[in-house]
Amino acid sequence: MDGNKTSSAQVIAEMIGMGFDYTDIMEAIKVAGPSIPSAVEHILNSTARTPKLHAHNGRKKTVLRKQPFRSCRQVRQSKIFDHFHSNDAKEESPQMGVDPNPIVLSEPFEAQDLDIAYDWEQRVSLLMQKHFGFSSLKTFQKEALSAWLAHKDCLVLAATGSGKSLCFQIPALLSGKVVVVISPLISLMHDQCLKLTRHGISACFLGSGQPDDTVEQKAMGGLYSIVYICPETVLRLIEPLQKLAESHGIALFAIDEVHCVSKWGHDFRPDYRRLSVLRENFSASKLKSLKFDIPLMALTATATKRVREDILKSLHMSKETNVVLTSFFRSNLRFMVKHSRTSQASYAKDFHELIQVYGRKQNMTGNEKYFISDDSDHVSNSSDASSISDTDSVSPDDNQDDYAYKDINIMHSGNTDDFLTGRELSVDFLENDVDAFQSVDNSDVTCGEFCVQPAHKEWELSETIDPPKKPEGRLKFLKKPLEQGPAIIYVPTRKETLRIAKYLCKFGVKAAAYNAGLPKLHLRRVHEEFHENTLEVIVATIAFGMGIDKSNVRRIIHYGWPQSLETYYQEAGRAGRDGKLADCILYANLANKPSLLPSRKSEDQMKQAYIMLSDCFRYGMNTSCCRAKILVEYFGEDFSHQKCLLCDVCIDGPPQRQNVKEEACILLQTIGAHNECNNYLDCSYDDDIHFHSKHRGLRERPNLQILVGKIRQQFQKFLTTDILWWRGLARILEVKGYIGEGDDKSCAAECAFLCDLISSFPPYNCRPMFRQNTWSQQNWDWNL
Ligand SMILES: Nc1ncnc2c1ncn2[C@@H]1O[C@H](COP(=O)(O)OP(=O)(O)OP(=O)(O)O)[C@@H](O)[C@H]1O
Ligand SMILES: [Mg+2]
Repeated sequence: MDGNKTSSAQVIAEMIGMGFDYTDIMEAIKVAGPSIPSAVEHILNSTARTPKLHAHNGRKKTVLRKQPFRSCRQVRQSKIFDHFHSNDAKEESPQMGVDPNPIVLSEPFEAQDLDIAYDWEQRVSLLMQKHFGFSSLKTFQKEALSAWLAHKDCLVLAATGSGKSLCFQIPALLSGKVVVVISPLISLMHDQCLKLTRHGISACFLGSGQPDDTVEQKAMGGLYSIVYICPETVLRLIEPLQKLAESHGIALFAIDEVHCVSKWGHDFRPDYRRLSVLRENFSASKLKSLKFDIPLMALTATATKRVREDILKSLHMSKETNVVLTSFFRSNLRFMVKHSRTSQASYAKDFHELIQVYGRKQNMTGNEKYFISDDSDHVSNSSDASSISDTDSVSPDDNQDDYAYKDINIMHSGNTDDFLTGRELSVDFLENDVDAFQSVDNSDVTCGEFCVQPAHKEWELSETIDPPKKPEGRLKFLKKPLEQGPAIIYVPTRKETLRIAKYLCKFGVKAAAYNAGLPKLHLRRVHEEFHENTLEVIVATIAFGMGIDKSNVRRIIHYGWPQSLETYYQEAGRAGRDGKLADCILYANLANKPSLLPSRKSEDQMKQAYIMLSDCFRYGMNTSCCRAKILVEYFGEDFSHQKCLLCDVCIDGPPQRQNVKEEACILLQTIGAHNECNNYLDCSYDDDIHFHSKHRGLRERPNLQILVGKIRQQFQKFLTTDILWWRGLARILEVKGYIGEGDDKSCAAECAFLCDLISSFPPYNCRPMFRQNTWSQQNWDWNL
C-alpha cells in the first residue's frame, strides 16, 4: 500500500477516535496535510473562528464527540440506521482489557438520511484501519454486514481463515450496542477476546471457564462491546440478556462454528440445537421495545448442504435469511495422502522430514523444558533414529515451580508421584482415551491471561499474501520452499499425542502434547507458547483446533484417519492463514478401512458417522482426482478450477489405466456365488467396517478378505495380488453402483441385475475413485 495513503488513513482513524467529524478531518488534511497536530490545530482554529453547522446533504448533522456511558439508554431499534448510533465508552475490563479510544462515529442517523448507505463502508474502513490495521472489507464480509444493516438473519459459509469473525465484530463497533457471540470452546473464546483486547475492543467471555464472577454482571450491564458465551450459558442467561437488549441494546447474536447445531455435522453439540431460544426470546413480538427481531448471524467453514438446511431450521432463522456463500477453496494448501501403518514402528520413516526441519539435537543444552523423555524406547528402526544415543536426549526440566512441565516429566519418567488424583499419570493411564466435543467443561482450557511475549526470532511474521490463481503463477508458487513456522500433528487418541510428542522431543524438536485429559495449566501453557512461536510442533487430538487463528502454521499432519472430511478440512484450515504455501498431509493406513472412535451417538448419528468415515476413506484412496476439488465439492461447491495444481494427485498425475474387466467380473461373480449359496439376494459385501457390532451377526455378507482369498485359490494368476488392489477395484464397482458395501446405505442391487451387468461390463480403469457425498451419480467422475 502507498505510504502516504496509509498515514492519511491512520490520521483519520486517530482523529475519529478523538471525536472529530469525518468531513472536518478530510478538510483539515487537505489544508494542513496528513499530520495529526496540524489537522487538529486547523479544525480547532477554524471552529474558534467560525462556529459552523456540519451540513450534510442539506441536513443538520451533530458534531462528533465522545459520549458518557449511559447505562439505561432507551433501546432504539426502529430504523435500519439506528445501527449507527454512537458507541458508548466501555468501562475498563479487568479481565479482557478495554477499548482505550472508543470511536464515536456520529449521532444516530435520521431514517430519511439516505446517505447512510453511501458511506457505511467508508466508516467500516476507518474502524478497521484503526483497530485491525487493514481497511478493505472482503466481498462476503460486505454481504454479511449488509444483511445485518437490513435487520436480516444471515448464514455465512466461508473458508477457514477467510475472516468470518470480522462480520460480527464490526457491528459492535458501528452500532455501540453489544454483540453476543455464541462459541463452542472456551479456548476459542479466550483466543478471540485476547485478540480483540489487543486491538482496543472491549470483550469478555462467559461460561464455566470464566474465573471472575463479576464479569457476567458487567457484561449484562453492557460494559463490553463483544460478549462471548458458550451455548449452555446462553440458555441460563436469557432473562439478563433480554434486559440488556431493552436497556443497552443487542446489535446481533452471532453463532460461530454453527455446524455444531447439526447432528449431520462433525461436531454436534446438543446445546447448540437449543439456540432456537434466541429467535423466540429476542423477537419484536416478545420484547415490545424492539421493532425488529435481533438478527442472527450464523457462521461456519464446514457445512454440507444438508447441514446448512438443518442449521436454518434448527435455529428458526427467518425465511429471508441471506445465505452468504464463498468458495471453500484454500488455494495455498498443498494436500497430500501418504500410506502409513501409523504405528510406533512408522514414526522414524514418517517423521524423518519433520525432524530434519525442526530437530536440533546438536544444539540441545539439557536445560530445555519440552516434553522430553529420559527413557530410550522405539528409536531403533531407522538410520536416523539409530544414530541417536541416550545422551542425545535432554533431561527433564527440574524446575519444580513449573507445574505443567513437571506433570509431563512425571508422565514420561514413570515417577509414581501423582500430582492430581493419587493415581500414576502415565501414558497407560490415558490409553485409548479419545477426545470428543462433549461439553465445554470437560474438553476445554480454563482461562487465564496470556502475556504478550516477543515472537520466535526466526519466525517473525510478515504480511499476509494472496496466493496466485493462474497456472504459471501457481507452478512457481509450488516450487518455493515452505517458509518457517510451526506444525500441528492431529492424532486420534490422547495416548498418541504423548507418544509422538515424546518421540519428537528426543530429536530436539520443541514439541508438546495437547489433549483434553491433560492438566489445564499445561494446555494453557501450550496454547500460549504456540501463539508466541516458542513451540514448533503440537501433537493434538481434536481438542485443539476449531477457530484457532495463527497465521504462520506451515504444516498440518493428520496421523491416522480423521472421522470426517469436515473435521479434516476444519483442522487442515489451521494451515497457511497468511496465504503462503502450507502442507496438509494425511498419513493413513490405506490397507485398512478406518474405524469409528467410541462416542455416545444415537443409531441415526452412527449411520451418518459411518458415511462420513467412508467418505474420508475414499478421499484417502483417491488417486485420480485433485484433492482440493474433492474437498470443496464435498461441501457442495462447484470447483471451477478443476485442479489445484498443488496436491499430490495434481503433481504426480493419476496412475496408468488398466483394463480390469476380467478382474471385475471375477469379483462380481464371486460375490454373487457367495450370496447365492447363502440365499442372499443382493450383491453387497463387507469390508471389515461396522458402525454397530450387533449388525455383524445379522449379516452373511462375504467379507472382502474372504472373497479375495477365494479368488486367489481359484485363479493362480491372482495368487500374489494385494488386498489393497482388490479394495480399489471394489471401490470402483461400488461407485458405479454394481455392488454395495455391507452397511445400511442401501446401495445393494439384486442378483438378476448383477448377471446382466456382468455380461455388459465395460473395460473400466483401475483407479480407486472417490464418491461424492451427494450420492448423485451425475456428480461422479467416471474417469473412463
Ligand atoms: N478484510 C480483511 N482484510 C485482511 N485481513 C483480514 C480481513 N478480515 C479478516 N482478516 C484476517 O483474517 C484472519 C482470519 O480471520 P478469522 O479468524 O476471522 O477467520 P475465520 O474465517 O473465522 O476462520 P475459521 O473458520 O478457521 O474460524 C485474521 O487474522 C484476520 O485479521
Ligand atoms: Mg472463526
